[in-house]
Amino acid sequence: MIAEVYIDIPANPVNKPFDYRVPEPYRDLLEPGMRVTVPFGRTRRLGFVTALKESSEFTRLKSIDAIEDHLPVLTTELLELGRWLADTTVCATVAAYQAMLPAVLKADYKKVVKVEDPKQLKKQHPNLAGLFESKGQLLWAELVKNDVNLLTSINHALRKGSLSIHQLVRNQATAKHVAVVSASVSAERMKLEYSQLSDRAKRQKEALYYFIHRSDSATFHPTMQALTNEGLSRDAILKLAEKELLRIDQVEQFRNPYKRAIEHTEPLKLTDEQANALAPILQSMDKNEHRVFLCHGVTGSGKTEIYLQSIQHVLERKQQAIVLVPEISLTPQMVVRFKGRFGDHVAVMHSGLSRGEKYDEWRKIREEKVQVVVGARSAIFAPFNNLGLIIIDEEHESSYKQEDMPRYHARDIAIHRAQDHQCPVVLGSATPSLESFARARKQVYTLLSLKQRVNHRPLPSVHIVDLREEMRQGNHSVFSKELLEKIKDRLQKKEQTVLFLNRRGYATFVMCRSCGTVVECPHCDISLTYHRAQHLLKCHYCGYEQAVSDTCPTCGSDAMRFFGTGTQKVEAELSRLIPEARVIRMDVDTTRKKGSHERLLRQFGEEKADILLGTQMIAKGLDFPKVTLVGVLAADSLLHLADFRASEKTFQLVTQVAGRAGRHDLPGEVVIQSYSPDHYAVLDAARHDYESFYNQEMALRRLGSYPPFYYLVLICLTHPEPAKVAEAAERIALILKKHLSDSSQIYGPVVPAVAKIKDRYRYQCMVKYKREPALLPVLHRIMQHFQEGGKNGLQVSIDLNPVALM
Ligand SMILES: Nc1ncnc2c1ncn2[C@@H]1O[C@H](COP(=O)(O)OP(=O)(O)OP(=O)(O)O)[C@@H](O)[C@H]1O
Ligand SMILES: [Zn+2]
Ligand SMILES: [Zn+2]
Repeated sequence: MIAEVYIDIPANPVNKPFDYRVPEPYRDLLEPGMRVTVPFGRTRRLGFVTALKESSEFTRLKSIDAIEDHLPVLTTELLELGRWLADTTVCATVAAYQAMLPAVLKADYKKVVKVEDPKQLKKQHPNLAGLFESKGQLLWAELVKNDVNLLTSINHALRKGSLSIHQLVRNQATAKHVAVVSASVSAERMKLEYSQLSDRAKRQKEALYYFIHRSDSATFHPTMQALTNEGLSRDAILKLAEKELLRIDQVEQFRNPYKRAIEHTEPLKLTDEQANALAPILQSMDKNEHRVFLCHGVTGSGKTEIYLQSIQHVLERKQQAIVLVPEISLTPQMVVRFKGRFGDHVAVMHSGLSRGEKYDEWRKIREEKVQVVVGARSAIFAPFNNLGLIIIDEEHESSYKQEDMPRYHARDIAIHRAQDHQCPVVLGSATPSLESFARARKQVYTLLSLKQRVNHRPLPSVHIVDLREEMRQGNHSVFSKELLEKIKDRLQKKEQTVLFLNRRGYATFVMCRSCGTVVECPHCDISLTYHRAQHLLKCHYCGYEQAVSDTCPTCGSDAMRFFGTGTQKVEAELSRLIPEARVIRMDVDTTRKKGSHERLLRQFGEEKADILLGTQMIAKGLDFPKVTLVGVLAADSLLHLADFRASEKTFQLVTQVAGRAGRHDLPGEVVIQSYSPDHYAVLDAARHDYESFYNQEMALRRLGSYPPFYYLVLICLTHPEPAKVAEAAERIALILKKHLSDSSQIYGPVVPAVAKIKDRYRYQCMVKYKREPALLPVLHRIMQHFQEGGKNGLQVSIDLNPVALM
């Protein structure tokens, strides 16, 4: 028997399966979708078995070393999905497979250097030999850690054969086990043994007695931990196990990241709008029919309840459901809503879990111990076998697009899988992406509209404040007079305020007031950001940091000053203006520690603070009854990004933030501060008018030939030498022009807004097209021919339907 194996090197030259012989004892065990270790070149690597066959066109095949799984980690469906993904996003098949699995299932490679000929090594490289001492091998990382200059000696020794290099494959997946104790003989037998035990074996008698006097002794199997907690002796239990009166089993245990008890909730009685939206979803399930629904519902219209009740139907049909939620709104509040309704049927997957926890959640899905997964982007690959529904909440969110290989969009994967399973997809949003809404208009998707908040609570009233006017009146604070007054008013009424500051494009930078010099990263073409906590300037692209200095590197004056506003600065200003206000700040700095996100939100929910001040991460999903005021400090900070989606993002963000106010009994109010108060994205968000925004924005997209009228491909090249990257970009543009049809437009090569990142120069080419059958084949060829890899090679990335053009 022969296995086709994809080796886990995501580089293109090996983007094909290799044939391996399957040794006799493995023949009954091996299935496609399992991972194996195989000899590859002079190393051993992990690989995925994608097919089994009787013969190979190649002779002299190597054999598989070991099977790594007892159950395929990739189902037949996922194996096919991976091939499709690799084809349509132009990446290596194995990179697609890796993206589908939790990180622990990827091999952790460690290189070791082995001494092959100690005598020769000692003679030629005594310093090296000294490092090895009596050890036969050292980790590569440890060896070069001592002294990078050793590399030349190591290379020489490798060539002479006195040293050799090996890869260590270590399977990282570890399940957590607990010891469970149970009786292995009848109660009568235990009683007999008890009477025969000498009185000196007091502890053993105690333990035995404990088991004898339980009416359920046949099914009673407490953990060892629980027994010792009761005061029983561990040694005594071990002795009884030796005597085969008790038995101890190691039982696999799932880590439980949500230890808090969650209150069970019952389905709510739906509003008419909700019922009208739910019915066609259920119908489509019952007909086993694939359809895509776009559920466009204003904030607070009760979309989540529709999701919950459609999932309930999935469970009744003994099927499974995937719910995608953007990473930042995967808050404990959100998790509780799903666990509260479906309890242990739910697995949760997000980046806040440890590797072990993620692996456990994944196994619950694979072993069909749960029927629902709620998770961020990659949960779309949940290995369910009988999907009944896929839900994507906040479908407009750009985080559904993965920015590394494979550059997939979760929405595309959802639709592909739902076609396979003949089940519906529900896309939900208060501010759908233009792409999805356009498809709904064309009836490719079915539109479900919820125009009212639940119980006809009004949408909050919105005031726009012109920040230019404030400036003219001499107010240089980040708070307009109006916003400040309203915050004070809420403080008096004991109501709560949410303040939103968009960090991006609004970060703090340092500029010389006398010559205008901005301190930039020496490796990237971008200004450094001031971090107050550590009093350092940092690069947000490469992590470079340097001390803050008062003197200008260009003109030598001491007029270096901070510009812009960060959350810390706003917090400081708040405490100056309203010292009595209790403020909780939520940003990357205050939420870095595990659990801090949850803790801060809980404190705010328990009204331990008056004001919640935060970045993007507070824009979504929050639902607190006492919040009656929302302030957006600078609505247009996104508007001036060099990106065709800038207006759309602004509209979405402002609408979402405003939607946090007045969701319960108290009416809500929103203050939007802006330097461009007349911009349609700001105005339409203030008026809660999605369709007006949609129409305006679509007109502009049509004029600029942007999506959804055209599709885009962005090809980005980087190289340490500007001339090399320019030349390669030129050649790629020529290839595109030669092979693509006249209806496609090719732009570039151009230098993008950020011209250099991590000392690598960047060039871009862009293609706009409507229908282009030649596209994928050409892109695959470009990838194969130009990708050199390595630190000094050319790197090419191809992004179909990019979400950002930076
Ligand atoms: N049928 C119903 N009867 C009573 N209350 C409901 C009903 N449906 C939803 N709610 C409540 O209304 C509030 C808003 O609902 P939900 O959070 O689902 O809205 P949403 O559309 O998802 O909002 P957003 O897009 O702003 O997150 C919640 O507190 C929810 O419990
Ligand atoms: Zn200067
Ligand atoms: Zn940098």
